[in-house]
Amino acid sequence: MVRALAMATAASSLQLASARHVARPPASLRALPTTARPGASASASADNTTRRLALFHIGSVIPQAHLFGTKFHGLARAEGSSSVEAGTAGVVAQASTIVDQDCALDWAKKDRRRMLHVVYRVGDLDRTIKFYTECLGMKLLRKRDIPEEKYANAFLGYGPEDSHFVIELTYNYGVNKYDIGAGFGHFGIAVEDVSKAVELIKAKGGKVTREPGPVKGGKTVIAFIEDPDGYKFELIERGPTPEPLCQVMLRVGDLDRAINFYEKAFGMELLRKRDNPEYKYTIAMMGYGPEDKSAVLELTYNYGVTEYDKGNAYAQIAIGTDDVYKTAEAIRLNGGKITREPGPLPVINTKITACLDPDGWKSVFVDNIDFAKELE
Ligand SMILES: C[C@@H](O)C(=O)SC[C@H](NC(=O)CC[C@H](N)C(=O)O)C(=O)NCC(=O)O
Ligand SMILES: [Zn+2]
Repeated sequence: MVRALAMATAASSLQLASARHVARPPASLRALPTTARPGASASASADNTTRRLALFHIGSVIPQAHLFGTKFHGLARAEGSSSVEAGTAGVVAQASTIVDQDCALDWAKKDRRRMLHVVYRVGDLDRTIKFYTECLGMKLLRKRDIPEEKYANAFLGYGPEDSHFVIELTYNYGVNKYDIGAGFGHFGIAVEDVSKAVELIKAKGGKVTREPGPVKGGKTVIAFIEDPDGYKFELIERGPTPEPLCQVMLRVGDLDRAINFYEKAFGMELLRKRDNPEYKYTIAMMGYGPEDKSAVLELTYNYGVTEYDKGNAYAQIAIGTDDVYKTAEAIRLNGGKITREPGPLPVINTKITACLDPDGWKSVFVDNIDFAKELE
């Protein structure tokens, strides 16, 4: 059944699953209590043995302190709007310090997380936009140019960013070619009829690298195509889904290590694990929602392969969070390497933090409220 997406012209749209009605960001996201930032100034009445705590919103300081195992003695007095001074006898830890992994997992599970977009570099924005809109049925959602930083972005997908996982293309001024490397696998797009989708792509001059048919060792009908920069897209035959852009596949050198990291440091769920001994690989689907309704991170382990060249083309997945500071602490506590301390981006001012997983794959966590403001 063909459902032309409202945002794509009927002639060019793939037979994608129907897009759901898109809800606006939950109002609660806009009303979230803000948290003080570590080092936030508080009234200076404490003696030098007392360290001020930049704590959570006063309304929840004790539960939050408990949540993060912040240990302090003596009476904590509320001062100002969002910082608290411990009593002079107080021996306090930085409020943002999560003392143990259970607390970190609590936070990762409690946080409002969603896979927002996947970011990668292309040599020609307009060339890629043309291919994604005409051959893959995506809609151009927004563009932005950041001349101060000499880069431009284009966001494309199958629905608005406040409810869909989308693609963020990055064009760095003057750079028209990148090395995709061997570690990046593919993006997955769910379509209702893979053969018809492939016919459309071929008619538009797209490159098909694997004809439609059941996946080796399985039943799901797939095909592979390549975009103008050489990024692989797996077309996956699936019934109607609210999330046609459904996978980012990355290869890892130790699957259990990767699963453990994404569960503990990211709060993701292991949705499915499948070993394929005939073809000597194992895959694990990780995510924040069911595989047929939300975007997933597909981790692939090829027997005996422990390292991959990552090239310089693929950048990262971006995930929403209610607090980049607490998220960074939780990641650090679970063995992630923070490569960008939490804080606002230049010019855009959206608060982010960035990290590497055990294989060196980068992820960025984006403040939910700042992200919603970007979309206004
Ligand atoms: C579950 C679905 O989304 C897949 O991506 S499985 C597709 C399958 N994957 C692999 O073979 C992974 C191992 C491979 N050596 C690699 O590193 O990519 C696949 O690509 N099958 C090819 C086919 O023709 O069926
Ligand atoms: Zn896949």
